[in-house]
Amino acid sequence: MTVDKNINQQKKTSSHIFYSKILFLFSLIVLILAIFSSRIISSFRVATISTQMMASSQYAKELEVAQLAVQRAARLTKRVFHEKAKGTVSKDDKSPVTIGDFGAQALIISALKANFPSDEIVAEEEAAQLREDTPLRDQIWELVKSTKLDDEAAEQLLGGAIKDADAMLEIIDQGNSQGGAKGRIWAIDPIDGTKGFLRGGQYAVCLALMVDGDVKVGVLGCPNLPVDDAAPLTADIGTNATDEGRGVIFSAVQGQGATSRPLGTAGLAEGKPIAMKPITEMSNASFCESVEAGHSDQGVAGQIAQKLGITKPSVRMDSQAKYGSIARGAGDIYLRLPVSKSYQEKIWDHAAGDLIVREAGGQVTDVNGNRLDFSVGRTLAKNKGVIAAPATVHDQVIKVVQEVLGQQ
Ligand SMILES: Nc1ncnc2c1ncn2[C@@H]1O[C@H](COP(=O)(O)O)[C@@H](OP(=O)(O)O)[C@H]1O
Ligand SMILES: [Mg+2]
Ligand SMILES: [Mg+2]
Ligand SMILES: [Mg+2]
Repeated sequence: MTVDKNINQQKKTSSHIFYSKILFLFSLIVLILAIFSSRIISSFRVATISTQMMASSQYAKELEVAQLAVQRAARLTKRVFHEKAKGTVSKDDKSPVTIGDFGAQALIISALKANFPSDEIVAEEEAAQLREDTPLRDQIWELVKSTKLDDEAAEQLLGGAIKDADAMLEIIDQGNSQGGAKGRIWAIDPIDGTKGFLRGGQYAVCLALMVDGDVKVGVLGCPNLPVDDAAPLTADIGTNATDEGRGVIFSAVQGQGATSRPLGTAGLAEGKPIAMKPITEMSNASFCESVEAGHSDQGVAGQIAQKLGITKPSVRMDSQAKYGSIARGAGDIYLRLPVSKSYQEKIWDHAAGDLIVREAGGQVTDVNGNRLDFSVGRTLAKNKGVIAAPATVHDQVIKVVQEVLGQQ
């Protein structure tokens, strides 16, 4: 009896131990799972936060450097603009280039190389002519070495001064990338609208970053456009041409909208968001085109405008100031109709403006309605002409462009 009792007791104790072990193991598993899941959750949260941070600050440094580089280069071009002698020479294709173009290109490339040394650069100008013309080289060097931003920290961010005149020539030639569909490539037009610059009209200092052929950052410095975004669209800058009330920088980062701010603003002053004006009545719309009849077919543009029902005459304006002007709603439509079958538009003439207009609510395509393709080299070899308009009416404009071109 006592033996049976003992056996029962032992059985009870060992099953108790067995269940306690199971319970212990179970608690251990729950604990381990809890620790793991909290880790997973927290690491997920960290990942989410850092993606959000990255999204809000994506290309922030590129934008800051690009704006400051354009601001500094525009200081140089403004000095030349106000001089009678602009040190103009003719390039191989007979188009003009000035000491302002060369100097601005040197300053911009030097700022980019100081911050993004492994990025490639496609720039309009090259130094070959300056290597054979020492007085011209020295004239540019005088300008370059004496053009600085007032803000010492900003000047340091751009890498400070270039060493000497020979270093300046090397720097100008670093804009010789062939472009393409891979990697980070900057496009520079140190003075877009050189003919306008020489005539006392509009011009623009243009800089854009493309990543894998897609424009991510665009900055346009327009020293002769009114600061006021609400000023009427006019290319007339008056005969006394002072800088009073003039000078604007347009910027855009893909997915982050477009802004404008005064060109003279030191550092990173907050930009004001800009947007294209909605077109309610085509008869009230205004369109802009090149001053130079050799750059865009003004006859065909006139027919298109008439067919669209536009009643106002075009505003003829040099340079990518046209893109900036329609992006801030000063004008509505930009028409660039090919003059010759063989001419290929250059990527530096359009990259910044293309992004700024699209980020302001516009659409930019060629005359066939295809988006501009910046991934095929230094030119827009796959496109013909440019049609930029508010996204809501762009299809309607392209339809008319095709009708008019079809009748040619
Ligand atoms: N036949 C042509 N068709 C279209 N654009 C041309 C052209 N010949 C030159 N261009 C480009 O037109 C740009 C000026 O455009 P716009 O007429 O809108 O002001 C010039 O830029 P640069 O002034 O930088 O050389 C140049 O690259
Ligand atoms: Mg140009
Ligand atoms: Mg140019
Ligand atoms: Mg040129």
